[in-house]
Amino acid sequence: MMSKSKGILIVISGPSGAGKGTICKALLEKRNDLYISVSATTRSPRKGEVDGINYHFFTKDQFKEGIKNGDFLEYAEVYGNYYGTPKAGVNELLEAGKNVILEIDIQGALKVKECMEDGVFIFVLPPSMEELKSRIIGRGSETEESLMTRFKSAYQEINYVSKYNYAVINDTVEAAVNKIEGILLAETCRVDRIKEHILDSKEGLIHEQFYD
Ligand SMILES: Nc1nc2c(ncn2[C@@H]2O[C@H](COP(=O)(O)OP(=O)(O)O)[C@@H](O)[C@H]2O)c(=O)[nH]1
Ligand SMILES: Nc1ncnc2c1ncn2[C@@H]1O[C@H](COP(=O)(O)OP(=O)(O)O)[C@@H](O)[C@H]1O
Repeated sequence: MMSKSKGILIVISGPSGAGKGTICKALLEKRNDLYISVSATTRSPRKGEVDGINYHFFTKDQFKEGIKNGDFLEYAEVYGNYYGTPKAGVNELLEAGKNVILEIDIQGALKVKECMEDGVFIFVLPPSMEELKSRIIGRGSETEESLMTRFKSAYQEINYVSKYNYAVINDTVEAAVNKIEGILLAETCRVDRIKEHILDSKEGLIHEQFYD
């Protein structure tokens, strides 16, 4: 009997404005075998954002209650607001063989790396710092002050790329999505991921090759 492989945990992070959100959205539109974990946050919704789709929008008290109850796989304070990955759902999806994406900041990714070693950690980089700045300005979501904070942090954050398994430069969205799909394809072929699966199904594989 073939055993089912566990799903792959894909952690996508990088500095603000690198294009994580845009890339994840395009990836999810292209593929129906990927699931994104919806984070909780205490920041206010931006124009067009929907509660439960983009984020679960929590008050500070609700978030603190969640921390106290151990509801988060990880959480971090980013630019004065809390962000966290709800535990519920992520493990169940992985156990059911589904691939789960976490789009989270660098502090959160490093925490997840401590407890989920077989995750795939992808760092999204802008093509240049100039381009990063103009993309954040172009998004129009930031005040001058928060733009500068995000931009300065980006210089520090880029040093953490060495803690990740893969770096994806977001030149065009399409190329970045293709690179991530390439990473996923390679990860699904990694022997340490599928060893048990191959061994358990050896009879089946031989049967398929020689008798079918
Ligand atoms: N640690 C952690 N970071 C998160 C989570 N959800 C979102 N973030 C990160 O929080 C940061 C701010 O997100 P957001 O307010 O949407 O702004 P933007 O990414 O700059 O557009 C980004 O780096 C997100 O990746 C989460 O559940 N946990
Ligand atoms: N490859 C790209 N080329 C041009 N603009 C991009 C690209 N990727 C993202 N953007 C734009 O850059 C801005 C920041 O992208 P976003 O996905 O919000 O970044 P993040 O989620 O990393 O903060 C958005 O306005 C988005 O439309």
